Amino acid sequence: MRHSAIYPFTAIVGQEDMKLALILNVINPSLGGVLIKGEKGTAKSTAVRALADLLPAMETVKDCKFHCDPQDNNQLCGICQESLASHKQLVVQAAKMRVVELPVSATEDRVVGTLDIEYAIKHGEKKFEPGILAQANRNILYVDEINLLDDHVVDVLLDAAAMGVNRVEREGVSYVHPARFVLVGTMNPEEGDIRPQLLDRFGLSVIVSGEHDPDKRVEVIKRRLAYEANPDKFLQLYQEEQETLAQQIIQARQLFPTVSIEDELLTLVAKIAIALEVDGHRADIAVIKTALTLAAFAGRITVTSSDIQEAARFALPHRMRRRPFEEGILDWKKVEALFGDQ
Ligand SMILES: Nc1ncnc2c1ncn2[C@@H]1O[C@H](COP(=O)(O)OP(=O)(O)OP(=O)(O)O)[C@@H](O)[C@H]1O
Repeated sequence: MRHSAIYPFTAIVGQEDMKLALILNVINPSLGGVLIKGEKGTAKSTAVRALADLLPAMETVKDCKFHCDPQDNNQLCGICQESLASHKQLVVQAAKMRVVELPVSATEDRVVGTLDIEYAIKHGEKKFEPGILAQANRNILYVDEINLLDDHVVDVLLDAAAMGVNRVEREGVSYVHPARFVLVGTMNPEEGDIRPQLLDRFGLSVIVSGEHDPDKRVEVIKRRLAYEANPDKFLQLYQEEQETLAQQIIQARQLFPTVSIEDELLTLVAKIAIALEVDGHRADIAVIKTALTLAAFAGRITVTSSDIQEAARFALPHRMRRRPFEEGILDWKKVEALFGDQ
């Protein structure tokens, strides 16, 4: 495993929900990402950046700007489609899934990329300069302070997240490329709210807060000081734990397609969604997908009712029907009563 000077994921003290939500999205990138909300200085950005070291290897089409998946002909960019049509096969290279950062100050052009209209008129062919969404395809797209993102950029993200493609249109010329990514957002709610449409796109949400246990706070200080004093030595201390977790993630990814769930548990999820008055059906689906992923991470091929309970904590709170400007509050008593009926 290659190490860069990034604080190791496994050295983060506590914050188990945040760590688990991130891991689940690596195991199953179709979960819909995670929104991490919490006060300043609670290891939110440290955890997301640290995820990079745990990300699995993948195959991409060689030299493709969008790292197209050679095994998925339906998701190829235009260039890879042409190349496949003329050569009958694509040249493959090994790559690693990455964390791509979208700075909150990024312009719309920087995010979607730019189309050179003059070039297109002069030469009759499109010239596209890829943006952040191109880098993000098949990777993790991380937006720190996502609640402060410009409205135009939010619109672009919503479109890409819904369609799985980035479409750039300038003066009648258009360019489309695949843009499927795991969206990870962090925010401090004290600095403003997030748009409801964007909130709804997140598969999972977690709330983090600072440690209240003095011993754990001391451990946070000690680890940070040790890391800053000698990053290489610190990384070495955690290397084995990092490798074990990375391996566990790979195994869970392999196991995931074989995990099944009984109809009884589907009914339980439907009842929870009705009892909690969630909006629409996205919530039910998100709970089930999360429960399937939790089972895979635990090395099981069947979902249990405790997977459902744990999944509900991640997938429901941000989907509760609420009045404008009101936080969704999950009424656990209603959920527990339904588990009691099981
Ligand atoms: N639970 C923790 N374990 C290890 N280090 C921690 C923990 N919580 C905070 N830290 C340390 O505190 C510092 C602040 O963390 P970080 O920058 O990730 O905060 P944040 O939640 O992203 O907040 P902000 O939005 O202010 O950046 C970092 O040096 C980080 O290593």
